[in-house]
Amino acid sequence: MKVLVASSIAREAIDRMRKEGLVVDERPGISEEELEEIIENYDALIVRSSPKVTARVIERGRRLKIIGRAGVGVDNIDVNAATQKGIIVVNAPGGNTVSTAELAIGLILAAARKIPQADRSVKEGKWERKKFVGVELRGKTIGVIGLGRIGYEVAKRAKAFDMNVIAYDPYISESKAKELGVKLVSFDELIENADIITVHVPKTKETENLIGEREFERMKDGVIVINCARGGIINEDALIRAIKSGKVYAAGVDVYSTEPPDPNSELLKLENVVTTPHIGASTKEAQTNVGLIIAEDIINLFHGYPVRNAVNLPSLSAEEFEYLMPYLKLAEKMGKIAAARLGGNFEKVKVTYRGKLAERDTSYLSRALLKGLLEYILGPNINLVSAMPIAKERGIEVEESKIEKTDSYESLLEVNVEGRGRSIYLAGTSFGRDDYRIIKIDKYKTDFVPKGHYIISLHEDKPGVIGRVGTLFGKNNINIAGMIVGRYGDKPGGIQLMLLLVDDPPSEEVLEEMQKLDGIIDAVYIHL
Ligand SMILES: NC(=O)C1=CN([C@@H]2O[C@H](COP(=O)(O)OP(=O)(O)OC[C@H]3O[C@@H](n4cnc5c(N)ncnc54)[C@H](O)[C@@H]3O)[C@@H](O)[C@H]2O)C=CC1
Ligand SMILES: O=C(O)C(=O)COP(=O)(O)O
Repeated sequence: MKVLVASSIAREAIDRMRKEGLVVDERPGISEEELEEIIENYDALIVRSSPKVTARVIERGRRLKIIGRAGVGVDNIDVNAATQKGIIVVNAPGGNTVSTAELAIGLILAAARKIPQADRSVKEGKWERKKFVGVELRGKTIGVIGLGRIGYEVAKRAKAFDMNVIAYDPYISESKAKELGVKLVSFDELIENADIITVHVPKTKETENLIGEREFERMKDGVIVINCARGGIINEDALIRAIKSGKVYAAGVDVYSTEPPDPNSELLKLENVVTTPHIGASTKEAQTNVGLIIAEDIINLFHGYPVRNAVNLPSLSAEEFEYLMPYLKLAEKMGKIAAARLGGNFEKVKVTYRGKLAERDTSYLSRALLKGLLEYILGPNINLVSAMPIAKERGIEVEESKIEKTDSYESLLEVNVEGRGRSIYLAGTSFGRDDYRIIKIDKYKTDFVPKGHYIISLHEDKPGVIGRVGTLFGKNNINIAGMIVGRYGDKPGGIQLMLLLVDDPPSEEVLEEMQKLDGIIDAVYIHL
């Protein structure tokens, strides 16, 4: 797997990937044009807030499987274009939270006490004590817009400064705010009542120009405004006007509509604007964190494991990831078995999650199942991102249900796949990370770990059939490592299911010979 690192990321992250056997090329500072030129050679791309990963880059990335954002905001990546192509986009939530919150607090203090301006003045040999009279934070109301990871940490620190904290975030629970003693208010209430306003929302269509002319007009006189989130969330022209009119006492700005900003921009010339060059995440700690988080997910994908922090897939907590991991493998393998047994004909997929599994986010498992099914007909380029849209495109009906009650297992995954008048039922469970088992195929009890070369066949329950199979494989020098024969009920006769675990895959000729043996009804080979 070849990884292109197109921004400067922590050395530890590069070393970690190389140690796992990944080929890592470092090209920090690469232009968008150069990126378009060379992306076709890579399976993975890592960026920070630049360069832009456009639809064109994605289109040209013929081998691209994953884009890693060593940070949080993914507004420089065309996530929709990536999803359409089945490319996973991962980021590093949490890795730079504290660093960015600390910078926001730093900018608040710098703006309130004019620290950078005072520094400049002293260094110029002046002693202007009257000029640098500021305002205290104690007792002031701070309005946090976006009480997510960074907003929460800013709120916590603001409390330590004896500030009254109000917040606006329509997607956060009342209890999360309460645990900090933060009052959730409406957007207008926040705008009208805060002495300091700080934004910590992602840049989306909804948040672009969230604070413009109208909002500045309604703010308290002498308000301090901080933007450590993204340029354009606070409209820059409106901010310049509000500063010039005296409405805004001071502003702290780390991010800009275009980066780097035009050196002639009026914003940079205003005395009471404290500026930094998008350094919210620029600490040793944050960079190590985000670099390693991204490296881990690239490595996960390399080893065929699901990723932790996909932006275009549901996110999972570490605990949930651990619990679901064996079921992900199980679901994918069940898909493979079903597709092989049905000869690639499937139109309807029914999944039932029973027991503890029913309480989990199972959307990953349904995707894994579809991945296994679709791979049989479309080859290995299906992944957890593309599986669902491709299934929809092909008119495959997917039905999911959850039943919390189970009889004998903590969790049970049941799958029913139908196509061209045939169907197959599979049930499986897990007893640990690598101990996942298929316990039933159709009406037959099985209990096996689906790993290795398997031949799954149906045969007549009569003497000699199994012996003939053994002779055939022996004659062809294929060692049978394990065998499960499932009888339905306890009476002899009828049709039996046979699972053969072999050390080497059988050739087509051997498989055909097996299919023709007296008593054998059908036989398919599957590498699981
Ligand atoms: N200056 C810098 O170097 C850095 C900037 N950032 C920026 O900060 C943003 C926030 O980062 P995190 O706190 O880690 O993300 P997060 O996802 O934990 O928090 C974002 C919060 O915004 C809320 N939100 C979304 N839309 C909203 C709306 N229309 N109105 C109000 N609230 C809304 C969400 O509910 C969520 O609670 C990132 O998206 C990124 O753009 C992040 C890290 C470093
Ligand atoms: O993580 C984020 O969203 C950031 O804005 C940090 O950007 P950077 O990785 O420092 O270019």
